[in-house]
Amino acid sequence: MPDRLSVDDARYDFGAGAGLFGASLTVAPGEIHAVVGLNGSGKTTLMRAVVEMIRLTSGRVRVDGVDVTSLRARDWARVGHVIEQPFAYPEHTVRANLEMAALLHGVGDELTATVDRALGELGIEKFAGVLARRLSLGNRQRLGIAAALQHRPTLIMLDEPTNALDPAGVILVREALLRHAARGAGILVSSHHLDEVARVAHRISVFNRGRVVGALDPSGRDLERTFFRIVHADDESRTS
Ligand SMILES: Nc1ncnc2c1ncn2[C@@H]1O[C@H](COP(=O)(O)OP(=O)(O)OP(=O)(O)O)[C@@H](O)[C@H]1O
Repeated sequence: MPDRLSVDDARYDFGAGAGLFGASLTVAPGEIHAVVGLNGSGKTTLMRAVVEMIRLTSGRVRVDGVDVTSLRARDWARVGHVIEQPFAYPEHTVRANLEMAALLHGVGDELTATVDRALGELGIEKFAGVLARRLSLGNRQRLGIAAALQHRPTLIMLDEPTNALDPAGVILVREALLRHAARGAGILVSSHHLDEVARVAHRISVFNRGRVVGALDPSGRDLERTFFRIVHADDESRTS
């Protein structure tokens, strides 16, 4: 079976040293692969490139073995993502937002059951009838994640999914990721919370200056120290 995601030597130059400079990584079926890195290291840019929000200057991105430049509209239903801000129509209710997202992702049958399941998975049942613009930051994040997961995509990409979440939300997201990985989805997740990603990730890659420069062992000790050692070694190798 091909990797759910494979990125080979991705390059995109924003100028002033920002962008992607030879980023490569894979996400296997059933794998949770976390990417950690300093602010501005390029984690979000990598995810934006995967969904073609930016078109790479060079390099290759494949989803389930298919080059993203040749994915058809319906193939994108295999992907679920929250990149940067979770998207929601502010003047629609939580339920209506989930219904629209489900329809856009090709959920035809069992729309109500799908949305009910998503509301439960992220613990936002009681907000089903609330306008999205009235949600707290954390509940908006829960809505975005619910919308990204509900159609059971084979590739899931979540950019700092637990940033605004309370401890209960962090646990719900952790359990959801484990459940979706167990059914065979590949999951790419970025985070700044080393201890949190170590609880769920099978692999942790360290991103620096637009590419993967090392790995952390999720069961290892003192992740923070190892993280900084890898980042500083990469910085030094590029300035020397
Ligand atoms: N549209 C843009 N134009 C110019 N530079 C950009 C643009 N988008 C991102 N950048 C720059 O690219 C670099 C990587 O940004 P990116 O958002 O991918 O980092 P990140 O690792 O996700 O950071 P954070 O942890 O803060 O979310 C940053 O220096 C950022 O300022």
